[in-house]
Amino acid sequence: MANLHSVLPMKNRHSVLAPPAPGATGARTSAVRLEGVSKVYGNGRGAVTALDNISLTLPRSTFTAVMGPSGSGKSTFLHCAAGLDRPSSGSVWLGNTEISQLKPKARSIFRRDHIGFVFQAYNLLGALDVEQNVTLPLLLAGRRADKQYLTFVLESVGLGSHRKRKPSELSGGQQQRVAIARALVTHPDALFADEPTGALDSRSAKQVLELLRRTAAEFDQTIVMVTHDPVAASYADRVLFLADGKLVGHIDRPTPQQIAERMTHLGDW
Ligand SMILES: Nc1ncnc2c1ncn2[C@@H]1O[C@H](COP(=O)(O)OP(=O)(O)OP(=O)(O)O)[C@@H](O)[C@H]1O
Repeated sequence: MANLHSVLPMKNRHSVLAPPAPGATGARTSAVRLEGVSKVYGNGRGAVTALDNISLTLPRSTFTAVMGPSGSGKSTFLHCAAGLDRPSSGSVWLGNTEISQLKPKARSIFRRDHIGFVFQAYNLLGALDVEQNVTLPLLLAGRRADKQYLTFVLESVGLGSHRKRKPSELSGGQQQRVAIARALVTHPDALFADEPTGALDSRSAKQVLELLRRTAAEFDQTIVMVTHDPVAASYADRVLFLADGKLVGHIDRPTPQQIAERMTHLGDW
């Protein structure tokens, strides 16, 4: 991959390169922080505690996978951490911004400008070509695409020669790489992925996961991925385990076998 800093648009360079401000307490190194986050759906006797007092810090430029049995709170965690939903209590920080305090409109603008999403469904627009799909978030934010950076992103995801193709002319793995390029083009503070390889064959899944891993290190990108798949999770720097809405442990640099073993102890998955 080419040197990121040489092609990053000027306005983004300081966010990657600037040293911490004097007196800063880890603000530049923690991308995502949850403090005592709980989420309760419904009330009274029908209330469900989907997240139960979660506190954690995800450092910048790291790739974290979140696993847990069905119903353990993974999707709820992703939605709260990414500002798609508000916790019932506790706070969620992205860099220096407490996103859990923002009103829905401000939260939606913040998400647009600072957070990237990749889902199992690629959500590409069929009438637009690869380049137009990738630059759509910039267009919606009223920003212009930096040609050099766009080329860098497209080449990094292996689609430099497919810029004018429509999604229907691409494989599933290529379409997911367009979705990743679209998420990266705004150089978000964090990228959240929900089962990004769920619809892919194992070869395409491997390419996408290797891309995510490279992206964390070389794009200075913080990535959080929810998955059911121990092989997918093994690409992450750290795997977090949820059970009954609680954070019950983690493994650093895990093997798929270690992950599967831990999951087996946590219940049905
Ligand atoms: N909108 C909702 N209203 C009520 N309960 C909900 C709602 N969304 C989720 N839940 C409940 O919250 C708990 C956590 O759900 P969540 O979808 O976060 O789990 P998950 O780990 O992502 O599950 P899965 O692996 O099956 O997708 C579950 O008990 C679920 O039934």
